[in-house]
Amino acid sequence: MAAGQKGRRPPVPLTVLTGFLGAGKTTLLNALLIDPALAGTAVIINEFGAVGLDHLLVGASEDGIVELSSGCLCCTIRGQLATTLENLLRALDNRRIARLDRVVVETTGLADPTPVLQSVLLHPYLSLRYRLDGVVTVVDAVNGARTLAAHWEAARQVAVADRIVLTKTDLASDQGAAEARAAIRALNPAAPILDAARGEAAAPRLFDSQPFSTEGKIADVEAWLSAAADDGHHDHDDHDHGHDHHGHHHDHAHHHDHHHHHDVSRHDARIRSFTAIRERPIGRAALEHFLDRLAREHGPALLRVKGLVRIAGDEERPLLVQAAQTIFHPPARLESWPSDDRRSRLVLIVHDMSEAAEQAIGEAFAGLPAIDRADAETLAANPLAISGFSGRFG
Ligand SMILES: Nc1nc2c(ncn2[C@@H]2O[C@H](COP(=O)(O)OP(=O)(O)OP(=O)(O)O)[C@@H](O)[C@H]2O)c(=O)[nH]1
Repeated sequence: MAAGQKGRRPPVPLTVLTGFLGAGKTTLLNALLIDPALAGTAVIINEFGAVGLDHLLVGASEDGIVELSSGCLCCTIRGQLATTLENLLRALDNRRIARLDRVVVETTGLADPTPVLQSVLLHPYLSLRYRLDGVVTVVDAVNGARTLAAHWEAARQVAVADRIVLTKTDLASDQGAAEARAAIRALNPAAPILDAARGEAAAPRLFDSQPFSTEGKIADVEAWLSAAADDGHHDHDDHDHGHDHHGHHHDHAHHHDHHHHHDVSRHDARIRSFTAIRERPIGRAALEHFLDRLAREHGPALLRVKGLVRIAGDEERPLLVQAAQTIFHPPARLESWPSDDRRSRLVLIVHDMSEAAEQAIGEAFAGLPAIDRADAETLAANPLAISGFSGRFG
């Protein structure tokens, strides 16, 4: 490529898509990517959790999607984000990809968005070739008010937003939705709030906003960005931050006791992720019982449950199980397995759950009866099995 040609390319708009666990980021992204106006969009996904599922579930063509899965975007893999963004530019400049009209970076639900923004804004090269188009933050109308009060990451995501997408208004009470809006407004006085269920969150209203700035945002945003900038300067060793970036110290909570536990980086050590895996298929009613019991016994501790389950009698079409805090969404049947791995697996992100409880959940899931019948003995032997049927799948 001729010298100077790179410089003539206009900067690529980059949007950061954030929002707390289970708020509806992937759902929104899937809906947006159908829009032909977004052809030429590259999506970078960062996933938190033991088994990567998100990249399997985003419906776009595979080569447009880059997954960063080895840690949280806001801490341990900041460098990876910069490298990925550089690689995309290189691919464009070398014509390995025909176009790069836009980049969307989807953060994990637990990401502090400020370091992500700074890794682009302060980068000498990336800041020239990308234009930070804005932050789109998804807030779930059912859990929103409580989430924003309880989780500082969620509050920051809203405070820095240029656009806010309110999801699940179809499930929320009027009061719940009003409380979510009030909680959003307290953190972000100006960003438009778009109601996804009413079709307001379409591409033209989300993208090509004014370039990202702190104008009109609460004063804290500026302070967080400068703190994130300072962090960036000594961010070479991913596992040695040791700094305090939001008021209390987070050490890197490594859990060596269970191999399936995952480091949640510098986030609240009370938040942990683990995966329950099962080799054999599961009876649908047994799964039903399991989820019922899970919701009833551990409801408040479950920040996020996501999984693919192989159902006895219909093993080619996995069931996608989803829960976000208090909401257990109706499971969706996928037409085929998204990868060769056909084991049932549930990723759980939990808050303040004892290890004994985590263990019991994992064992119960692994041991659920494979055949759908009233097998009293198996159910009795299963610590999480219950009688009664909720009709959730109805
Ligand atoms: N009823 C309803 N369900 C929704 C809406 N938006 C998302 N959901 C459901 O909420 C669940 C979680 O949505 P996702 O899009 O996976 O959420 P996410 O923010 O990407 O979740 P993370 O895995 O934590 O990143 C899914 O079962 C969606 O179908 C909505 O507006 N209404």
